[in-house]
Amino acid sequence: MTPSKDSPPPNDTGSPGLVAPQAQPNLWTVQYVDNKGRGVIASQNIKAGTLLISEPPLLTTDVITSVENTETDLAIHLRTLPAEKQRAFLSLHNNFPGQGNPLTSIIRSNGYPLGADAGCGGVFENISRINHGCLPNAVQNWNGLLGEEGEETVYAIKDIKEGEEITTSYLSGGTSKERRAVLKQSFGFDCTCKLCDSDEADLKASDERLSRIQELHIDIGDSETVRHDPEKALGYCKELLEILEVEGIKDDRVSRAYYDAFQVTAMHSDAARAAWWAKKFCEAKVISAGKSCIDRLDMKPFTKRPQKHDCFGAFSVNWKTKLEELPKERAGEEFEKWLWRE
Ligand SMILES: C[S@@+](CC[C@H](N)C(=O)[O-])C[C@H]1O[C@@H](n2cnc3c(N)ncnc32)[C@H](O)[C@@H]1O
Repeated sequence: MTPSKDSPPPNDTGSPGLVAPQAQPNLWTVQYVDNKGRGVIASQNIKAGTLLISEPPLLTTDVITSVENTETDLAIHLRTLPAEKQRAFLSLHNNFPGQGNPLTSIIRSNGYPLGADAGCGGVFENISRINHGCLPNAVQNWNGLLGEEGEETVYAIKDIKEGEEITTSYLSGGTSKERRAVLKQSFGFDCTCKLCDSDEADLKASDERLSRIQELHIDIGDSETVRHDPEKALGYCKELLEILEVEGIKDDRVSRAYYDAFQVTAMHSDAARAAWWAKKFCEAKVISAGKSCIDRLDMKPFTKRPQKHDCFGAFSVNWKTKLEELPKERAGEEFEKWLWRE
């Protein structure tokens, strides 16, 4: 189940044409994991930003013509696949055994949406073996630009030690109680990840941080605050990034916070800081989704010309700066003060 030894070297250039990137061989294996069935385990130390898997779906829900025909449509399409792909599909985990319609149950147990707003899902030979972690060390993303018809990528977002389980999050966040409820209701399992299994005091502290993260997302999304009190909105972004760091969150909640800071500064015509946040956004996306990630390609021009973004100057020119005002020394307390307009 590891990537083939014959795989060509990594080709994650982000160049147009977008040959699907290839993961290095022997980064991981599929093994049995306590209480979770099979899972994906690192076979060596892995650095954050490493591509772990890029693969097309085995089967997508596009083949389903109606709810009543789901099982039949899946069966018809499955028979068109090469024998080893059929075997791979049929060997995937079924979380609803004995509840009828086995192919549908496999899709329900292993399917991921093909993009954030996609109406269609897919199951994957290897990615569908990755278990959920509430504090994941990897992120998966659908990239419609890769390969023939798009591929799902998985990148390490933290340094991962040999023997450690590779996990992604099946959720967008929330407190332990909220996560437990969604995982049970939508995915049918009780989470046994490290965070959920941590002791009561640690879990309580984590829940407090996660509640605050949710509040901050709402506060930052309030356009009246961004319009009339941008200092406050920028302060929320700073607090959000600090809490994400303390909680050890490295997933797309971080790039989302960078994007928020980009918007707050751009809307008040602060080109120097907006360009900085656009750059941070792109760097975070390279780590979680590679150079050819669509969000990163879309945002890249604004690292040099934030003025071209639709939202630039939408609220005021009160913070007007030029790109050259970005301090030469880009670290330390002085820089932080400049960055947060303190
Ligand atoms: C997409 S599959 C993951 C691979 C699966 N473990 C296997 O054996 O092929 C999802 C299923 O794995 C199990 N699982 C995933 N993450 C888990 C977790 N954090 N705690 C407990 N079970 C988990 C659940 O049974 C879930 O329905």
